[in-house]
Amino acid sequence: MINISLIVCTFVSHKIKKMQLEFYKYQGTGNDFVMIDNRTEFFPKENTKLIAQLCDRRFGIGGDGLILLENDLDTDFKMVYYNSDGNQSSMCGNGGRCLVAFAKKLSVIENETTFIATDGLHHATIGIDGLVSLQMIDVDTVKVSPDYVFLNTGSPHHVQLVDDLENYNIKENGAAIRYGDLYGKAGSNVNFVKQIDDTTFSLRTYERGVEDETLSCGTGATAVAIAMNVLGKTMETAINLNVEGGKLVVSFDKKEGQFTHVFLKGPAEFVFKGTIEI
Ligand SMILES: N[C@@H](CCC[C@H](N)C(=O)O)C(=O)O
Repeated sequence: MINISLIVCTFVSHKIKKMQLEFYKYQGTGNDFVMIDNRTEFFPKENTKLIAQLCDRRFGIGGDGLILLENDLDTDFKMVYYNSDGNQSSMCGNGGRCLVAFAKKLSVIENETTFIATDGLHHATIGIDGLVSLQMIDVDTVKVSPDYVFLNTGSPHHVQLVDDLENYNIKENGAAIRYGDLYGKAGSNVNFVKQIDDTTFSLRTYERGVEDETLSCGTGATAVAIAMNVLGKTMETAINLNVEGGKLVVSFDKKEGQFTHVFLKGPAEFVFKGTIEI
C-alpha cells in the first residue's frame, strides 16, 4: 500500500526548501548591481523570475542588473550579466567596472585584470584613486543618420542630441525609440545628449531590459563619446561625460574611422553586503 502522508510530507518539505543567498551590492555612477560570487556554480542561472525579483526595488534587493562572477580557465574571471528584467544580456560597462572592484574585494585580483564577458576579453585597471578603467570593444561601424547615430559598444546604442535635456521625458521618448520600427524585436538602448563644452557632454539613458531611465550607462557613455567625435562635435579623444549619477571619462585612439583602445573610466563602489532567503 502507498503511504500517502509520506508523499505529501516529502512534497511539502521539497516545496519549502529555502537557501541563504549571499550577495554584494555595487554601484558605478548610480548604475547599481547585485553581485554574486558564483565560482562554485550554485546559482540557478536559468531562473529569470528569481533574478528579476532579486533586482526588484520593493520585493527584493534592488538593482539595474545582476552580475555573476564565475571562474574562467583562460582569464581571471568570467562576467555573466542580467538586466533587471531577469534576462541575460549584452555587455554592461558600469557593471564590468563594478565587477572588477568586486573581484578585488574577493581577492581574485589585485589592481589589474583581464576577464571574459559576452563581447570578448576586457582589460581593466584600478587606479590609486580607486577609479576603475575598463577597456571596451573596438568600434569600426558607426551609422550616422540625419537625426541620430547608432553604434554597438558591447551593447547597441541609439544616440540623439536634444535641446532641453533636463526636462526631456526620457522614459516616454526612449521607449518609443526602443520599441519603434528602427530596431525591431531586439531593440536598443537610447541616449539623449547635450553638449556642454568642447570636451564635455551630458547624457541621460533609457536602458533596454530595465525599461526605464537609469542614472548611468557605461556602454552608453562610450557610445556618446564616439558618436560626438564622429559628428565633429568634438575633436578630442578623451571626453568627459556627465551622467545623472556622476562623471565618467571615455578615451580612445582613432584611425581611419576605427576606434581602438577604448577606455571607460569612473568610480565603482561597494554599497553593502547581505544575505537573502531564496
Ligand atoms: N548599464 C549598462 C548597459 C547594460 C546592458 C543594456 N541594458 C542592454 O541590455 O543592452 C552599461 O553600463 O553599459
